[in-house]
Amino acid sequence: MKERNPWHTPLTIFIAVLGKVRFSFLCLNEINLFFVLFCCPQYGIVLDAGSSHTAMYIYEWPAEKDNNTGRVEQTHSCKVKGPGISSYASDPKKAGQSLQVCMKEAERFVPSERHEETPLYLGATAGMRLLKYNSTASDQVFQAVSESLQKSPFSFQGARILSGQEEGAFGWVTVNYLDDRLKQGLETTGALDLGGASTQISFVSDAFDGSESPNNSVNFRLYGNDYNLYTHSFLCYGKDQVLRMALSGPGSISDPCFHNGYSESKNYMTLYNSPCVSKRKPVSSPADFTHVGKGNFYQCQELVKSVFDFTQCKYTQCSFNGVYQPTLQGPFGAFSAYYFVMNFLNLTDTSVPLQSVKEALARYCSTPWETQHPGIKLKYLAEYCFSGTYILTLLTEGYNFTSETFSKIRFIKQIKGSDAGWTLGYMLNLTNMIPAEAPDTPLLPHAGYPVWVEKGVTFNNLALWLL
Ligand SMILES: O=c1[nH]cnc2c1ncn2[C@@H]1O[C@H](COP(=O)(O)OP(=O)(O)O)[C@@H](O)[C@H]1O
Ligand SMILES: [Ca+2]
Repeated sequence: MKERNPWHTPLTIFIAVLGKVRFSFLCLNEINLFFVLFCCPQYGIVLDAGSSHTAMYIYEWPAEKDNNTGRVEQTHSCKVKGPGISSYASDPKKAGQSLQVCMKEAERFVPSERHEETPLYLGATAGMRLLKYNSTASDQVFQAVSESLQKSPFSFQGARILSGQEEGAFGWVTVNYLDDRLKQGLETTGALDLGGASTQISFVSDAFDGSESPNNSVNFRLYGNDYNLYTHSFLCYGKDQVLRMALSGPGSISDPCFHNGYSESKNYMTLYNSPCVSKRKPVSSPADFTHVGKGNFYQCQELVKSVFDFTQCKYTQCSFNGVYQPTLQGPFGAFSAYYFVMNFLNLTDTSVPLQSVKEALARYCSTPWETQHPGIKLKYLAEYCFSGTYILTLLTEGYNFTSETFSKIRFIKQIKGSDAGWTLGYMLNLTNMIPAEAPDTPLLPHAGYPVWVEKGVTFNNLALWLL
């Protein structure tokens, strides 16, 4: 009798078929995994419409939201030529046009098949907050930038002003997301952001539960951890507006914050053309004045101190201008103009004692203007003595950093290739990229949605604010 092929018994056929099916499932899973990890990344674009200029950031992440790792990365940035959008109040159309070069660049950096589904956001900060005092002008600027962005092939999600709280909180989220602190529930890093028209301080403090000053409290749950963040934004305390305040004070024509030998004719109208200083305008003043430098750090520090009000505080403790601030806690990341200025002055190394940092700045301020290098953008060059002095004064006198806590500040521009700033945190929130709960397993889609709580109200997505 012919021996039966053992492979042909019904049972073995069944096992063989099952094996094939399992094999193809395995293949499908692997193909899936391959696509998830290597194919077709997704993109998001955020325009940071700051008071001094606008910058565009392109972010990229794997097609499937990977809820277990900080995987959103900045892949490109573009600096818009010209001033911030709030400077176009008298010619709003130009605000829209100014964005076009960077938007064309974005079309090249995001693959065309992804254009349509790529969200595009514009967030404006303190420049537009100040322009909002004149609501018609601010509406016209928003109208013009929105029309311009609607013409792009991306999915434009709207242009709006961020509140100071959002600006501070999203900057904090960015820093801690990029440092991988959130998903691991590690001690968080505070965020210090210095702009041209406002400045933000945000940190978690055990001594703060929000009850003493609810306006400074933002609560959220991220990756299964609850955070109660202290945040405050000081409008008019960005470095460009503080310079105006310092210049409009008494004795400012002969200015200790500018190098000896510096002399420039300036216009009074331009100086007082901001709600931050308009009340300081003298009743009668000449059209122009000569701004003369005398390069003295210690006198400059006194002048800068005069823009802070330390006389009133209705809480247990305050930073300045009667604003509550809990005791500083943990490490801090200081970015934006903090970084530009301290980096230019070679003062980013905070292992150097604070006293030595001050002495180095005092030496810099006393160098004659003529010896300063030509070739660097003149506007910034003249202002570094002032800006450095303002930064040290704000940190020590304003926020109460001591020589000990100063060493816990890191001056940073980028973390792992992405710029520190509010834009990444803003996009992570609007795209639901950070889950409220810790994911059960890696690569499990939609493990949860962020729950942001502000002033005791829980809501499921700050994007709702846009509606
Ligand atoms: O290279 C630089 N050196 C010094 N300051 C810089 C440099 N680049 C940008 N800045 C400053 O950084 C600040 C950025 O502020 P931004 O335009 O974001 O205002 P906002 O955040 O108050 O709306 C401005 O004061 C600008 O002058
Ligand atoms: Ca800014």
